Amino acid sequence: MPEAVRFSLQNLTCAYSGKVVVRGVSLDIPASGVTAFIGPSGCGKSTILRCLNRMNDVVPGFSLSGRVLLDGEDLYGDSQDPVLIRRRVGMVFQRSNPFPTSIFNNVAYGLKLHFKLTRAELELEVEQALRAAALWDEVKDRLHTPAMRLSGGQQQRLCLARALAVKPEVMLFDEPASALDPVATAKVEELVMELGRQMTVVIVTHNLAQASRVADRTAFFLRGELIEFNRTVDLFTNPQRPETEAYLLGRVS
Ligand SMILES: Nc1ncnc2c1ncn2[C@@H]1O[C@H](COP(=O)(O)OP(=O)(O)OP(=O)(O)O)[C@@H](O)[C@H]1O
Repeated sequence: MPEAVRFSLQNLTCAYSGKVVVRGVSLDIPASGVTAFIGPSGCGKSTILRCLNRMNDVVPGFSLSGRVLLDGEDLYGDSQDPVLIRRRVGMVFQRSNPFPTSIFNNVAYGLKLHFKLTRAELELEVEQALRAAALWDEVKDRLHTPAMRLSGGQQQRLCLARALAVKPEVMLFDEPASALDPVATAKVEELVMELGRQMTVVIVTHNLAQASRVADRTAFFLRGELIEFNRTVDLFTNPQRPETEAYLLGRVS
């Protein structure tokens, strides 16, 4: 049976102030598992990722052509509400960006925005989200202290808890561990893999070893074009395109 498709990118082309940085990318991202985007700096990985939840809408000068379908629906159709899309498609960024408020309020924020919950329900949802982000045990006794006092790795997991609290169907990660030490990185990688068993996960990473550890499938981009998309093990061990092989061998940077 063919795999269910979560996102279908159809001839996606993106530009900033008229300068094209993503060219005619067509790609089906499966509903299950982790998909990694790899490629040299500036090849357009983050731009494509941000098209998956309309995060580029707020970037001045950004324009797009082609289509991005989520479960068959055009994400850029007139009837789509970008706020609702960002609830369905959560995102964690390279730099953790907690709100300057308590740990509890960071996670409760989206819940209050999207759902009408009693205080008890809110507390339960916050706890569940913090557990899902493997942070609960470390913060349960100081939920009402400032999020900014957490370590970098804890802040990143808090941002994940904040995103997971509103029950997204998809999680996007943009270089989530690039500012973290190896122990914090390993925790984030474990979470990415765990989430990939429950929902669609897409991760942008510079780190080839990380892609090979966490991703079921990997897409390799070069100068805004999709060069190869395959099961990670196949892409890494038996690349079909000379450009992919050259990149894996460190001949393209
Ligand atoms: N807000 C922006 N305004 C103008 N140009 C941008 C903007 N964001 C990205 N770009 C340009 O678009 C191109 C693709 O950038 P993008 O960040 O998508 O690539 P990337 O592969 O994710 O790179 P990196 O790995 O360095 O983050 C680059 O040339 C970049 O300079």
